[in-house]
Amino acid sequence: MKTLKLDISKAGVEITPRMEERTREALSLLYSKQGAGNDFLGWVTLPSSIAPQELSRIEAEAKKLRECADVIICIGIGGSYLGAKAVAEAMGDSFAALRPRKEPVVVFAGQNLSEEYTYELLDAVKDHSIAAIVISKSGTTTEPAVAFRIVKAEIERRYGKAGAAERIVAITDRARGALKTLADNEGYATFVIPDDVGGRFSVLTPVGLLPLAAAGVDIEALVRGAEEMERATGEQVAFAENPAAVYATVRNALYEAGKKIEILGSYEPKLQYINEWWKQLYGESEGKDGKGLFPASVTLTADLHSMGQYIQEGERTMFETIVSVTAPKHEVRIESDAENLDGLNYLAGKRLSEVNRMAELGVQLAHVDGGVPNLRIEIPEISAHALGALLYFFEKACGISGYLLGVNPFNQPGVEAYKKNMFALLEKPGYEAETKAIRERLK
Ligand SMILES: O=P(O)(O)OC[C@H]1O[C@](O)(CO)[C@@H](O)[C@@H]1O
Repeated sequence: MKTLKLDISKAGVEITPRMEERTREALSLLYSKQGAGNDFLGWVTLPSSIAPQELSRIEAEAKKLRECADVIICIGIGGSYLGAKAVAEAMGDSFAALRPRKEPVVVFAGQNLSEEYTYELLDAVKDHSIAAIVISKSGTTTEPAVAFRIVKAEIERRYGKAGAAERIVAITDRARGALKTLADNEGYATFVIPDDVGGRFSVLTPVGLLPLAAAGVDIEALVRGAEEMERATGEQVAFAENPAAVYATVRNALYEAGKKIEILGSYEPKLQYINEWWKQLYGESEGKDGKGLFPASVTLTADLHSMGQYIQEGERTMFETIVSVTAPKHEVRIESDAENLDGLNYLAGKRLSEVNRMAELGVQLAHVDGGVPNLRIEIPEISAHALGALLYFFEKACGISGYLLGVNPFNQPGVEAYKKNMFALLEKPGYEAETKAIRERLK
């Protein structure tokens, strides 16, 4: 079975030779490195270029962390968090909290500035041994830096400076940034985020791979899946056979036809954080110069009972992309009931996945009838291999799509605006004039 299939039969888009040609040009730019943001294209060949020694080193470091800690606190935000969180959630047990814990757990921090969250984290790990992975490409992002200062202090209190150096791993730039300086000074093990891989494209670097290995995910299978997709979306692959090229073409055609929102959805709640990872990938890559599809998401069928009404009958400015999983790993059947008071005996004997599938098909047709074009991405199962392919598929399509849109998909200048205001409000040294100006505005 193919690792991933794309179905555009309900998208209502006729792909013309001209569209195909433009997409081929956009795809070529990713390989020729002649397009905007060309110093951030390392991710294109990342899966096939990961050295086996690098994977072994990541696995060895993960093993060390797993041996010394019950809880591994993974600190990062945006692209330094979402990839690992997405795969860990997808591969984890939804009800792990109810089961006796046999394995170390990975928890996340530094993705917010919430005092409640941080207090609860510190309180929850009080009676557990802990270790930390701190991730920041720039090494200067406020949220993870603050969280790391707090977690580092806690680790040092418990294990001393030398013990902390055994329990903290930093993943950052090879040479620049406060985190690099700090890690060198403290003697932490470090992994490098390559210069030519931006945060949101970094899931297949140590940024995603170390936390996932620490969480017990088979990272070799993840990388193999991505590598397969790298081949399946290569420059030489025929357009119709390249799902990333087709997806990028269709979503851009829909955008040009007036659709402004793309909703990514899935009928598997375990994939919810894949949506969040995808939102950053596409939002930061395409939302600029006054352009870009707004990436939104739903988890189904839950959100049919909240957003379903709007999707069916609200503004006709959206289309949907559904990530569909062919086969669940486990079986649950609906039983027959002698009294049938709930009237559900017509479902007796069926697997829940059959009901879920009928919901999916029914919703697809209803939404298409309601003016919401539908794309379907089918993966065979929720496995490390299939997720690796899915992640790379979305990355490749994003690079192509950004070039089709005419933006630089590899920068994010807009993210700086809030930081300037926050630093001014917090009276960061060097921001004195901004502090004065913002205070005036808040009077
Ligand atoms: O890894 P860093 O440098 O801490 O950045 C985290 C995230 O912040 C951003 O730079 C946006 O501020 C994202 O692009 C990035 O993924």
